[in-house]
Amino acid sequence: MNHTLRQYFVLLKNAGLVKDYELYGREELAVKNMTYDSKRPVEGGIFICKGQNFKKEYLQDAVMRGAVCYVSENDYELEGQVPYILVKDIRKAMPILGNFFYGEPSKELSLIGITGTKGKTTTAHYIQAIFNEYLDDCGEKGIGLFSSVTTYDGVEKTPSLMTTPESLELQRHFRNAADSGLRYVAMEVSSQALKYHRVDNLTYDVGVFLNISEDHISPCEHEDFEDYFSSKLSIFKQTKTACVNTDSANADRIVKAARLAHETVTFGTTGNPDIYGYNIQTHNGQISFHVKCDRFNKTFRLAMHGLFNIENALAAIATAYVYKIPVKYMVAGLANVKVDGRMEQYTCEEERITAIVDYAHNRLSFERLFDSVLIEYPGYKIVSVFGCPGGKAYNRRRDLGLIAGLFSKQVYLVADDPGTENARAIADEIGKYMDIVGCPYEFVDDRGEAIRRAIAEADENTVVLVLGKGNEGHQKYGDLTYPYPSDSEFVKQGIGQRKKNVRVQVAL
Ligand SMILES: CC(=O)N[C@H]1[C@@H](OP(=O)(O)OP(=O)(O)OC[C@H]2O[C@@H](n3ccc(=O)[nH]c3=O)[C@H](O)[C@@H]2O)O[C@H](CO)[C@@H](O)[C@@H]1O[C@H](C)C(=O)N[C@@H](C)C(=O)N[C@H](CCC(=O)O)C(=O)O
Ligand SMILES: Nc1ncnc2c1ncn2[C@@H]1O[C@H](COP(=O)(O)OP(=O)(O)OP(=O)(O)O)[C@@H](O)[C@H]1O
Repeated sequence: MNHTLRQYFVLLKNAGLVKDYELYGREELAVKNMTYDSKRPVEGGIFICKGQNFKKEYLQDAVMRGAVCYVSENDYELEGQVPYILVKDIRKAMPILGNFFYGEPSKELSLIGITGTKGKTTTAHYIQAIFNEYLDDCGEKGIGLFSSVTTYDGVEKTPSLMTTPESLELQRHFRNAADSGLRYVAMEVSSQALKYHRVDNLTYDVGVFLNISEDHISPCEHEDFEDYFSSKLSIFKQTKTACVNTDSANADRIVKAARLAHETVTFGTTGNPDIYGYNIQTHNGQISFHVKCDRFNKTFRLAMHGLFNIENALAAIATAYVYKIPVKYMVAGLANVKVDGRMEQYTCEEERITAIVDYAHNRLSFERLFDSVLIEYPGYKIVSVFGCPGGKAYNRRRDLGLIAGLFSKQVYLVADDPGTENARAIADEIGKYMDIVGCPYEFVDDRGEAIRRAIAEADENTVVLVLGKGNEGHQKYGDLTYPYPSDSEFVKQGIGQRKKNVRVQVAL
């Protein structure tokens, strides 16, 4: 059923958001569309004006193509009588409008929200794997998944553009999910999503807090660590059961904030958490560990490398525990699931060279990754390929330079979405920190060439770490994003070539 303009107006008024309006007597007009993008269908609909780069011409275009009203913080003083509602905060208005337009779809779903500095995507996929094992056995449709890699809502399965979609997109996906018979959705909740009201008014049956470490501090993200941390903690205001990692830095503060939720389930490998992971082992390249709680004491194996993934697995187990999913489905799900671009491993056994494609690109993930590689590949040298993005998270240049420089025998610095900055200048800045720890490095303009060279020039017993972009198939230069082969493709070529050379040598 289409709601009327009056109903949308009353909704915003009751939320205390309206500062001015003029509906020109069209209160009873039925609203058939809603969008903030003039390139999308807008006929008979409300057009939402928002964003730093918004231009009046987008609104004019939308009106020309049939928008019946606009909601905005600014009066654009259009010619003719175009109804408008002016609001105090457009970002707060958007989730209210979207939720109403799509018929409050999240009420028909059980939502699992995952936040933290690192591990959100992996945990979301782990939860999906466990739920799907279980739901499949129950003859039910699987779980929806909104991760940075994939968005699956029961109707669409698409590569994701953002960690957490804009509120209108979210509501559309929830509607698809509910209408297609999904009952559960696991979704990543970024600090920006919380800060910029993308997830306002949603209730998470489970809210997972993985970890916290400094990141995303820049003029276009968070002003300081406190802003970043507090934004993440605010997930508990909209959570029924909090799942909290007690191994995280600042765990005391996270556990205290989790009191905002109705109940808390803790997980970790130290102290006395509800979901306790212990006896961690790596044998023949496979990670295993035990989990003890009041319902079971069981051995788990992971299909993925990286000891930090145990943290993500415990988060997924804690979530499944809340939903009372039998442990056999947890074991089966985690034993099979891999996540694109995370700890992808390619090996030339003959020369004991392993290349790993991984999405590590901030301090926490670099620390945990190098730590894990030293344990999982004892006696191996490390060669690294990475860069830092332009225009944001500037501290990464120092942090990644120092960490990679300390543990690597050689580093190839490359472009990683330099945007409006110069990739070589970013590399020079990273290099300053590698000088401090005495690591040789070289800037290679072409990322693919650097990856191929790192593999071709590696000695025996080397792990080549290709970091930062995982399976992303693009690079941002200037204001534009261009298609670019993924690191996995370059690594496959490099390892393939290495294997071919070995075969030729053997044949000779
Ligand atoms: C603060 C914030 O939420 N920013 C997001 C927001 O930007 P914005 O509202 O300023 O919009 P804008 O890009 O300036 O565009 C202006 C408006 O004009 C409209 N437009 C544009 C062109 C046109 O022809 N017609 C038209 O109507 C656009 O639809 C848009 O509504 O809306 C844009 C899309 O609607 C997002 O791309 C953008 O994310 C920014 C770029 C971004 O990258 N944010 C990052 C920092 C982010 O949110 N990342 C987190 C992950 C962090 C993590 O890894 O933990 C995330 O959740 O993805
Ligand atoms: N629990 C963890 N703690 C620290 N590092 C982790 C953890 N899990 C994964 N990582 C590292 O972080 C990288 C990204 O993992 P993942 O995509 O799951 O995290 P994310 O929180 O979704 O990241 P982003 O916010 O950048 O999208 C991995 O490739 C790995 O190097």
